[in-house]
Amino acid sequence: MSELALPLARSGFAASLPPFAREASRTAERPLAGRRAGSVRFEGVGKTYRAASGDVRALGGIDVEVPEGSVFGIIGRSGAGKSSLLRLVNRLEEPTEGRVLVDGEDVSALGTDALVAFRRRVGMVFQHFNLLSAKTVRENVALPLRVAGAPRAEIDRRVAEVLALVGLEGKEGVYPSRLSGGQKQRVGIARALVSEPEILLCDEATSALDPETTLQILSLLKDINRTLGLTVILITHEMSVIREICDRVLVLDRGEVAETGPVWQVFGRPAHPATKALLAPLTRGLPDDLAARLSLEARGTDDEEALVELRYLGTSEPDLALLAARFPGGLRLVDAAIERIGGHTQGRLLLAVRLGSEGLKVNAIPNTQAKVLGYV
Ligand SMILES: Nc1ncnc2c1ncn2[C@@H]1O[C@H](COP(=O)(O)OP(=O)(O)OP(=O)(O)O)[C@@H](O)[C@H]1O
Repeated sequence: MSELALPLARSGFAASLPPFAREASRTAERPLAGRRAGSVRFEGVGKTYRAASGDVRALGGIDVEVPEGSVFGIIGRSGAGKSSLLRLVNRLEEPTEGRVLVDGEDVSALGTDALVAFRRRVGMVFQHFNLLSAKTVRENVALPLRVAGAPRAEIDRRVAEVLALVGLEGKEGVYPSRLSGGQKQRVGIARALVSEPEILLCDEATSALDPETTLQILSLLKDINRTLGLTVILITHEMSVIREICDRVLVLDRGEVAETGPVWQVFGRPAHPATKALLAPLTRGLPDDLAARLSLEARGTDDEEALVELRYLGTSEPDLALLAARFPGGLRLVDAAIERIGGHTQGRLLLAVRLGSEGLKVNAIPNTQAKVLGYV
């Protein structure tokens, strides 16, 4: 059964008003903006799948907090346990150890009706959109509210609101087969938002999209986080996705926490080999031509320059006037990769510095880690 079909089946769709309909009508009256975000806490969480071929330990010893209102990225290699962890949040999977708390409430303790109401507080967006092909955009998006027995006028109003939010006005009567991948994902996001969730789970939401559409969907998710204030938890293989929109990141390695923290910190000073490996594609090495000419010892020739690497981590931007004053013999900017992540500067400069008679004073540059890589 698909995940989308699950609440349908539980509710007895065509049957009389389900017990959680009152809750749905109540939440329907809340304005779209300014609602509360949810927090998630994993306490000693483990997950072992029992399969005929043997047990698979997917997660172990997970102690992690997702702050409310944050965009929280989960990254790791294939099989690291990302999907398993995400699916514990809305109880598509049950932990075999520990507890998952959403707003302080143990998710495993919820009874059937409470679980249905709870799932409405946690929206989910899927890699392959999971849209119903025989239903129009409007019908796909309206489905969670229809299942919940919300009044017709309420459904129409809310569907119009979320379709406007995701930029799909005018597409209400279109069937999914006539939509691009990016538009399909917008429908998926609108459907996840229509119940006004506190938390939005995104399972590889951009993996099936081209790079340009990926950026548009990431920017939409960030806007939604800012405008509606809801917590977004996303899983991805791509560090660039994390860098683009996340505040915090959890790196999973073989079912365990490799490291976690603000993105600028984890990216700026990765501590775990798994993080370093994942970051490798984004890391700029020494340009090949320079590496070929680099000598580790100074030769003492007049035109010799030292190749100096300056690393900036969460501190102020490179002060070019200060650098010029610090290296009065002359300096050239050879390569630069400076970016801002979450309001913090990080990256590195490569300078070719003319060796003066006083020698190099690379350690006297504030807010940087400086290193002489060699001489050219
Ligand atoms: N239903 C299941 N039954 C048995 N084993 C499972 C099940 N679901 C996942 N696993 C196993 O648990 C481990 C973690 O899987 P999971 O899908 O959570 O990892 P992932 O990091 O999301 O991987 P990917 O990036 O490839 O999607 C893997 O070894 C996987 O084979």
